[in-house]
Amino acid sequence: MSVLQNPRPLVLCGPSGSGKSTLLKKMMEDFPNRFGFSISHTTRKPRPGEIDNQHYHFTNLDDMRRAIDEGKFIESATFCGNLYGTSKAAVDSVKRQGKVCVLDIDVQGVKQVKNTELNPWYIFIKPPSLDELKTRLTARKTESEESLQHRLKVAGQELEYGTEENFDFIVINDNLESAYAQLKAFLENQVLKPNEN
Ligand SMILES: Nc1ncnc2c1ncn2[C@@H]1O[C@H](COP(=O)(O)OP(=O)(O)OP(=O)(O)O)[C@@H](O)[C@H]1O
Repeated sequence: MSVLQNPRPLVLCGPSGSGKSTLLKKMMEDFPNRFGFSISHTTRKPRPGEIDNQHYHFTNLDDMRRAIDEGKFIESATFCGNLYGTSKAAVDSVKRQGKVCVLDIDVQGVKQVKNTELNPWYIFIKPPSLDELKTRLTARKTESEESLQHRLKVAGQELEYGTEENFDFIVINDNLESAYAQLKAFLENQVLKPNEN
């Protein structure tokens, strides 16, 4: 497949624990150089080893708020008291490399993106059930009990938004291999096809 001119970005959305990172990793391995991540802005301080304009564009609250007001951001959100967001320039920079820019965002982010000119493909990743989501998040051992409960509560609301009306493609991540096969077919037949862009 040839490199695309100005390819449409790809939004991956789904509740925490639905398998976005797992599927993204397989996608990146299968299609090296076809997808790229935009560099986000954040007002949080860099952690040791983090490099400005590489891991994040580090900024301050005043500058970032002003840029958001000026319409320079596609989406932004506050997390633990810090602002995070994706600028239009960051997405354009990935596009200019002929790569499909991947945005791994939550439902709030998707709603914001829908108010922009970005025109991405929208994919929603669904867990087979809320019970299975709980099992996977518990097994991942990355969350405290409080964070787990919060994620499950939000997941219920997000699943209501994960419909065909709001997304171009919905993947039910039951068996990982078959879920990935469905995703891969959609990428090959739609997202990476020159005439679909
Ligand atoms: N089909 C599957 N079957 C069983 N386990 C899975 C499957 N897909 C993913 N997992 C496991 O479920 C857990 C959650 O997956 P992952 O971390 O990819 O979710 P995520 O959507 O990226 O979550 P977050 O939004 O919190 O980053 C991981 O431990 C992963 O290994």
